[in-house]
Amino acid sequence: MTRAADIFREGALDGAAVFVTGAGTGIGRAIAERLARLGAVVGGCGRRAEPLDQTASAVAAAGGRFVPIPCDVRDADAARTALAEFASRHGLTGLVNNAGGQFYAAAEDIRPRGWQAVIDLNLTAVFHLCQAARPLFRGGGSILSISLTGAERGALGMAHSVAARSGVAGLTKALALEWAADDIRVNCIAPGTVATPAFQANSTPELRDRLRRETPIRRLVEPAEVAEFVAFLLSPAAGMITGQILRVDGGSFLAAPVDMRPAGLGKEAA
Ligand SMILES: CCCCCCCCCCC/C=C/C(=O)SCCNC(=O)CCNC(=O)[C@H](O)C(C)(C)COP(=O)(O)OP(=O)(O)OC[C@H]1O[C@@H](n2cnc3c(N)ncnc32)[C@H](O)[C@@H]1OP(=O)(O)O
Ligand SMILES: NC(=O)C1=CN([C@@H]2O[C@H](COP(=O)(O)OP(=O)(O)OC[C@H]3O[C@@H](n4cnc5c(N)ncnc54)[C@H](OP(=O)(O)O)[C@@H]3O)[C@@H](O)[C@H]2O)C=CC1
Repeated sequence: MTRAADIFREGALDGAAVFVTGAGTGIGRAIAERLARLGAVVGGCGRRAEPLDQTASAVAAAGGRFVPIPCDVRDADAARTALAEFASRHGLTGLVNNAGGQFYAAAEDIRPRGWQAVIDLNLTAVFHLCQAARPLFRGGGSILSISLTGAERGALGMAHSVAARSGVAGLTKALALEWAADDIRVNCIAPGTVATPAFQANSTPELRDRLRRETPIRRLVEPAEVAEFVAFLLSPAAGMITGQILRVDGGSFLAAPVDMRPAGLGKEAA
């Protein structure tokens, strides 16, 4: 059978210039590497320079182009400047809002600064970057925001993140409508559990086992599977897809949520 990584022909994204947030690790890194391999020039940000440099080395070793631009996406001015700097040199055809995350807590235990930190990272920063990207797209563009499966259904232990991701879902639809006439497509990808180093560091083997068992396709999502879908949605093949929340979750959305609150981590939801 054809391998997933062989579906796109080499050079499928020649001429594309894509900015990826959180490109130094996990899903963002897989996205950056895949897009560069398909011919795109990729700009990537993150707060730490070192992981971005590692992505740059991996991309360069495969013959691709990756421009590391460290910045904190919660600093709206810094994020706008980073994006504009990349676009001024390479143009801009795509933006992937991947930087994100949360901690697990019962809603009653989320303090104001914790709430704010998660909303700032997962929602407000996404809005600022989409807004900054709009005038930089010439002749159309594609925006993708990485969300979380089940946000629209609710989840236990992630009230702040669910609220932020639901905001991103609404933002995706609003921007898709406002910007469609300029051929700017706006979509959201909602992965299930992806066994990235960051997720491994914040979960136990037992929890991962349980998440695997509860996923109708009985395995976790590979970062490369998210990256492959990103490549498709950035390509002209997806030219009529906009305003959508698209799940890459092996059917997790159809199963019962797993309790991510620290007191009941991994238990059946009551
Ligand atoms: C059938 C199966 C269905 C399955 C369905 C899918 C289920 C999927 C489950 C998992 C999905 C998601 C996985 C991931 O996203 S993993 C990858 C992302 N990585 C992370 O999320 C880890 C990184 N997290 C963070 O960096 C932080 O949590 C944060 C996003 C908040 C970053 O904040 P910041 O850098 O600003 O951090 P500070 O240390 O300054 O903290 C600011 C305030 O935040 C509060 N806080 C932070 N951490 C915690 C904590 N662990 N517990 C409680 N509160 C926390 C804290 O209040 C800080 O304010 P204070 O000054 O008042 O302390
Ligand atoms: N792993 C999973 O199971 C799932 C993950 N997701 C989502 O996918 C995305 C990627 O997750 P994953 O790869 O697992 O996690 P990582 O923690 O590896 O990726 C997050 C990336 O974002 C960067 N980042 C975090 N905060 C900021 C900031 N303020 N400014 C700029 N960059 C920042 C981090 O780099 P640095 O620390 O250097 O800033 C890091 O490279 C996240 O939005 C996550 O919530 C969704 C569903 C499931």
